[in-house]
Amino acid sequence: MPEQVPTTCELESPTAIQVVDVVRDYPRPRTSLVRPAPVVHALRGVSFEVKQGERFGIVGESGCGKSTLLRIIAALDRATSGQVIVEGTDITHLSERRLRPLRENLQLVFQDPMSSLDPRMRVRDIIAEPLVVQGHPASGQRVRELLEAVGLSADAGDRYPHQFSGGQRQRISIARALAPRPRILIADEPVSALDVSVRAQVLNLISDLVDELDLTLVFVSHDLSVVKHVCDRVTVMHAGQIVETGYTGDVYAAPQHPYTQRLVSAIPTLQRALSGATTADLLTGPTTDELLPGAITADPLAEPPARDPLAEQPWKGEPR
Ligand SMILES: Nc1ncnc2c1ncn2[C@@H]1O[C@H](COP(=O)(O)OP(=O)(O)OP(=O)(O)O)[C@@H](O)[C@H]1O
Repeated sequence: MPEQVPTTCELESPTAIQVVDVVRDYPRPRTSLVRPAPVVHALRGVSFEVKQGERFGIVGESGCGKSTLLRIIAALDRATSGQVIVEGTDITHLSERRLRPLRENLQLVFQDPMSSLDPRMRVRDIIAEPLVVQGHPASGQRVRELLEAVGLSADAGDRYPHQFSGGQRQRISIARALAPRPRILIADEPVSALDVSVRAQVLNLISDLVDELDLTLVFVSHDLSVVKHVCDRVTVMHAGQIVETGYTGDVYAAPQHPYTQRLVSAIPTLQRALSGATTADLLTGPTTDELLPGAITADPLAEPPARDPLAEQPWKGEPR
């Protein structure tokens, strides 16, 4: 295992997010009068800590529980059992009224900017919305600052979301998330729905803003090569459980769990396919799933399924 020197963040920073043995079961509709209603075990006892100022990645295939976990951390959903502590406050059982002031400190960027931006609102009102909701003044100056921070011109504020490209719409989502000056930014597959040509730009923007604004970042992706570009540490999820957590470089170079080994072993194949590709090329090129459909299967030890040409669509994720 490569040697890893502890970062300043690890040695000195207080904990930003602590997730303790979180379970989330979703009941399914009853299918029989005699048998109990079936249950989806979306999270099966997940625990980890994120330090303040850290960039923490959560990686795993579709359906492993990443979005459920993020929703519980952001208090948009409740755990069946377990505890979530954000900046020292146990949010697990807080009422909506007591959660409201805490929500400013933790903002989310979602996968699909088109479905997360109200098409009837002008961009300046979209960006100001979190401030207005929290009862803060939303000055034109603040909106212009935010547009500039995400690389958009001031007149973008007068337009509507449909007048922008996918990458620009994700910049608007990021500006909106930053409006209340959060300390924690949660990004749920923020580049998966974007054209391959703009993924690296949006990732670099997130990375630069996290540095400049001294944010804690929780970054979710199904693609380990994307997480490697952005995060200091990564946790790997499979079927509602964490199978491995470590420094991203270590997990990438020497994965311990068979499932992580499968994730990583898919990446050199991708690099071979893109022969001579740079990191930037990898980020702007097809994802692992696009190149190797079915390579990351639900069972970490199972063989990849046979190729089905009809099912081989580029992975774009489902808007929620
Ligand atoms: N509201 C719900 N009701 C019932 N089952 C749900 C609900 N939300 C999620 N699930 C189930 O929980 C499991 C985990 O889903 P989740 O969306 O958290 O996974 P994910 O890793 O984020 O996947 P994706 O990347 O596709 O969003 C899946 O089996 C999903 O079908």
